[in-house]
Amino acid sequence: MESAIDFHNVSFTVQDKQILKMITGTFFKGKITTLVGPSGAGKTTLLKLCNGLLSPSAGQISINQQAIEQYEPTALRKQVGMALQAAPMITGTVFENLALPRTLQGKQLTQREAISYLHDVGLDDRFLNRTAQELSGGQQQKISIARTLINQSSILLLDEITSALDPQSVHDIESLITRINQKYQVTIIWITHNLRQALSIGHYTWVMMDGRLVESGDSSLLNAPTNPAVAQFIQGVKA
Ligand SMILES: Nc1ncnc2c1ncn2[C@@H]1O[C@H](COP(=O)(O)OP(=O)(O)OP(=O)(O)O)[C@@H](O)[C@H]1O
Repeated sequence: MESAIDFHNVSFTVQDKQILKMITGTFFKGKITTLVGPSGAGKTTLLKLCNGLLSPSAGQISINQQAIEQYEPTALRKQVGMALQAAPMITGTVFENLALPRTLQGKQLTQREAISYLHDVGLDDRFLNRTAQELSGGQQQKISIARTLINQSSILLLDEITSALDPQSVHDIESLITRINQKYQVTIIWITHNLRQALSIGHYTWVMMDGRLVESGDSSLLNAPTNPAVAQFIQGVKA
């Protein structure tokens, strides 16, 4: 299977604290991989290494078989999109929020394009002229995801994007991400604390603990982890 991102012996250290320790592994192209593990395990740090927000202290990362440091930063951000738990909205209309990636590049988004992206995330035309601030958390998250689509990124990084949402919105966002993955063959790396989500949505999973990748493979490993520490963590989450 083709790889979208490869980590080879990647470590990340801040002020003598080793946050990531010798991570080696592959995120496969066109697949959804979830990142799970206790708080502080290094999941967000690993995600930030994937789009160049952070650089490794040691080891190599390649994106689509090219060393990450060879990418021009703006090209890398375009290739690798990111959505966060708090979907950050600028003050203004939904249209202005959707157009942001283009505006930042001195380009424009047409009304027709904006509507097509709205439809992609399951919102109708009427949302275009609403102010972003009057939307629900789930709707803001959909706009935030639509905004990542505008760059036509081949890789999408998601950091706990459903943890602040009501169950219906969680379900909507899960279906949306699955659709995006299938329609555009986008590679998705998704940090989640929700094991049901990891099992139902993820093709693969990486379990991280204390800065290490302790187990990785098909998502079903979460049903039967071989590593005792992982088994204990999963029991704790379920309890
Ligand atoms: N810039 C930094 N300086 C010092 N310590 C940091 C820095 N960034 C992260 N850390 C520490 O590194 C560890 C990993 O943080 P990270 O946010 O990657 O974990 P996480 O697995 O995403 O946690 P959570 O599930 O709570 O979001 C934590 O102990 C955190 O306090």
